[in-house]
Amino acid sequence: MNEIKATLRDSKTARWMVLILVSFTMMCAYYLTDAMAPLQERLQANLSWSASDYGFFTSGYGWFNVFLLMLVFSGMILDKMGVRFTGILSIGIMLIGAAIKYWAISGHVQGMFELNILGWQAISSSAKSSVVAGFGFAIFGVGCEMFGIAANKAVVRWFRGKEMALAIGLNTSTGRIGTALAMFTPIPLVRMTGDISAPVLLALVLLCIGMLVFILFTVMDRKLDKEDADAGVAADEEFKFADILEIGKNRAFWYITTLCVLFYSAVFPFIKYAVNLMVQKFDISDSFAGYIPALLPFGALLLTPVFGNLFDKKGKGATIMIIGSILLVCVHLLFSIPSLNSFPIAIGLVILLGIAFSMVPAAMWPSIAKIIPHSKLGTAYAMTFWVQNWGLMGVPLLIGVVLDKYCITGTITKLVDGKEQVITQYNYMIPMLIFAFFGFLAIGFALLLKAEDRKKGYGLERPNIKE
Ligand SMILES: N[C@@H](Cc1c[nH]cn1)C(=O)NCC(=O)O
Repeated sequence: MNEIKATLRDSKTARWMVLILVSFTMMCAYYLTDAMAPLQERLQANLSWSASDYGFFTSGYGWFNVFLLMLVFSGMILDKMGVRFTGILSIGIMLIGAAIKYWAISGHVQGMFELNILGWQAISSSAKSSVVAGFGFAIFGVGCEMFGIAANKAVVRWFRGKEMALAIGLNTSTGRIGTALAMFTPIPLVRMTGDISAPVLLALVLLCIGMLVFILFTVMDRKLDKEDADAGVAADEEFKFADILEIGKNRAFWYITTLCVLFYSAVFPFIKYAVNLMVQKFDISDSFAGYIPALLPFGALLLTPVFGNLFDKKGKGATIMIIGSILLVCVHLLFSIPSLNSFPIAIGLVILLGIAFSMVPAAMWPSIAKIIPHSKLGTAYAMTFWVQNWGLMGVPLLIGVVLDKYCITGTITKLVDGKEQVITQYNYMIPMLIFAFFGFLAIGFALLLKAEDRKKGYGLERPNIKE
């Protein structure tokens, strides 16, 4: 009988060390993603952005991923070059994008931008700084998504057959710490420095530290490669175009991917407007407003590993996704009711949304690893992220335009950071109904996934841990 040699992967300490290193960088990336979300009102007042400009800038995250198919290329690079190369490359790209974004909002870009084609105004007049910041965010988005798929693949590589869903859940949770920090640190930072771009600068410094931490991971991962080679473990197959076709033929994959774009379209774009919603609908003071949406990623950060662990030990992956989607619809419908505008309701709904935001990701990402072979996982995650990016790009823009067109209720003048500013007021009912509609469709796809799993026997309802 062949003796199976233990590798670094079999050491609990090494596995969890790897998770800490990868997750720290993830946290820095997520902080950068949302660091400008609490500044919506200030961006509108200080840089003359409209809600549409803010939506346009926010949608920038997905431009290159979607239209230049950068996510598909990222998946190919990942499956061809491996997690170490792809991880470092992605952090470099994030740094370049974030530096452009910082430059755009730190007063270097002034004036308005219009794109006229043969006398037809193709882009309505927008603040130039929002266009340049959007361009930087588009580059950042390429790196951030590339890092996301590389991190997922790295975690699966180290935790396959062990605590896989728990580890993916913890990795996502650490990302949520970044999102939570991004909800409540930017406003105090702007107040302290008097500079609206200070949070982006801090995020840039954090990401440089993230780069150093990731380099430590590459040292451990290289060692594992060597051990695997010595132990005769076959290296992953290289990327082939046929992989895309093969993954594309898997109906369960499309159900998960469609569920993903619908669910995340009702969460991440919500986060971008949540601080403003708290100020304007729930009348929460600007300095405190960020703490409420921060409960969402904070709750998710605690509960994602709980649901990941539940999935590992008890299964029920598809059922967890159905319940999470139902919860999402209930929350957004309740948010849409104008008379429900008290402080405890805001807190309660955000906590419930945090629970939904733990359930679906905790079951969704490991489920992809259960239906797609490991060698094609990078490409599969990239394809899912690509579809998801249509939502991350389109929905914030849609919400910004809807706010400007249908939801303005007036303006008020108030003191912001010691200056009198004219602040546009919005009624958030229609945006919340739009989010609820996405959630409603997500329930349908979660149900289809459960039926497909029953038919094909992928084991989504069965535990992941092999005893
Ligand atoms: N594709 C990412 C999107 C994202 C948001 N913030 C940073 N990246 C994603 O879905 N990641 C997994 C997750 O559940 O956050």
